[in-house]
Amino acid sequence: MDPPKRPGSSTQWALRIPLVNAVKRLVFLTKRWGRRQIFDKFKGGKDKLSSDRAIDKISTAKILLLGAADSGKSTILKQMRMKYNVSFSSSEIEAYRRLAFDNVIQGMRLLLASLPSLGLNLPDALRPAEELLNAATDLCHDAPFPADFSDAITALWNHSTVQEARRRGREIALQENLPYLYTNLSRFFSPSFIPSHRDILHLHERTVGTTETRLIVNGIDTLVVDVGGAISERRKWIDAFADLTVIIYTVSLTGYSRFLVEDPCRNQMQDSLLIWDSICNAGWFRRIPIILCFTKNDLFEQEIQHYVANWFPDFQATPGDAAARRDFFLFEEEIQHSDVANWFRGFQAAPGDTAAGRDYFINRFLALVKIGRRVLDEDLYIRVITATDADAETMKEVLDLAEGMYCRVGCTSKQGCNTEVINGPNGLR
Ligand SMILES: Nc1nc2c(ncn2[C@@H]2O[C@H](COP(=O)(O)OP(=O)(O)OP(=O)(O)O)[C@@H](O)[C@H]2O)c(=O)[nH]1
Ligand SMILES: [Mg+2]
Repeated sequence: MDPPKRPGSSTQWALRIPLVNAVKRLVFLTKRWGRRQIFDKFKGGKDKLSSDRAIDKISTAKILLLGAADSGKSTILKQMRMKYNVSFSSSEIEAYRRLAFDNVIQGMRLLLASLPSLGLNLPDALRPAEELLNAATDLCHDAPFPADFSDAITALWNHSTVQEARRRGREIALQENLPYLYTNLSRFFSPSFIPSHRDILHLHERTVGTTETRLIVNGIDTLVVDVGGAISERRKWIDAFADLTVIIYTVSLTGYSRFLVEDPCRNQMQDSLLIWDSICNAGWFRRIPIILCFTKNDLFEQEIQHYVANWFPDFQATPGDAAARRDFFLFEEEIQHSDVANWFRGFQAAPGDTAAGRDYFINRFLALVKIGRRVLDEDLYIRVITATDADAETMKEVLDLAEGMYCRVGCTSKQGCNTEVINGPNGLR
């Protein structure tokens, strides 16, 4: 029996298939071109908020801080409070002082607890210091840091075994603020210690649930919502999705070599890419501008130097000595891959090339954006920042950008900014 006849002649079909393929290719190229445009604008410093951006007159705004755990959401919230002169109340400062003690103790406890799994042994001479630490309790209200802990922690921190564990901190999801805390230890243990803004930016407490902070910026009532990034917290995010004006999505640049606290098999950067995939293309956020904010640039740059020395003990240059690093690698012919490439196979650049590393991750995130479906390119902004540096221009830019998204209309002077906190950071006890 003859096969059923298709409508149209066979010549028409022969033409139609290449035509469909050509259209598909065109769509693919257009999307790739769209992503390239966003990247090029960012690299050329041209992705500023356009002055003719049409914004309806609004009286309220809502900024949502989204991202995986430890990616710097709460740190950006603290920066916002500082920018808009929301002073920290005395009870908040006291809570941060006690949090500093907690961070100092918990960090060292984690280091000591991880020694056996890292194949390291603490010398017997340091056992009393370890016992003292294990017996530590929370700091009481207004009580100074107990003086005997200072010597114990200093002795532990300076010991080569503990330093080795610190260098391998990514294997044990070690908090990244320890070098800052322990270099400032003598100041923390002074009886008159009051945490400075810089200290507050470096302190860490996991956000549980959602915190809401209200800012009145140029007459616009602005709600800043900060969510917890841990896996168990993410199911609560949906409550914060209504009526958004801007999303700031944070990604920790150091996450490429680190694992999640809750899941030692899941890479932080991969986890962040997964969340981003669902956020950036979600119908909910179709018309919501997003600032894709890569944090911890300072640590990213330092880390690559440390890794070189970790893996190659004969590399003897001061951290940051890029020329020495380059020369070293020129002679290490067997090294075909860079630090980033150890974790992300698609990365191909010279070892220790931080600029290439940053661009690589930016492009990985951009590759997930479905151009045309989600955004016009003016709805997506990319920034690389050190969130703990209040003076950095890039940090200021992120805050200005977020403000500019909704504050353009009727915004004449910045002096009208006024602020009030509804629910402070949940870290305050
Ligand atoms: N050096 C440095 N530290 C940073 C930077 N951004 C954040 N941190 C530190 O990283 C730690 C975690 O930052 P948070 O802002 O608490 O992270 P988060 O995203 O709110 O984390 P969760 O509340 O658990 O979701 C804190 O100790 C911060 O000081 C950065 O750009 N540079
Ligand atoms: Mg937080």
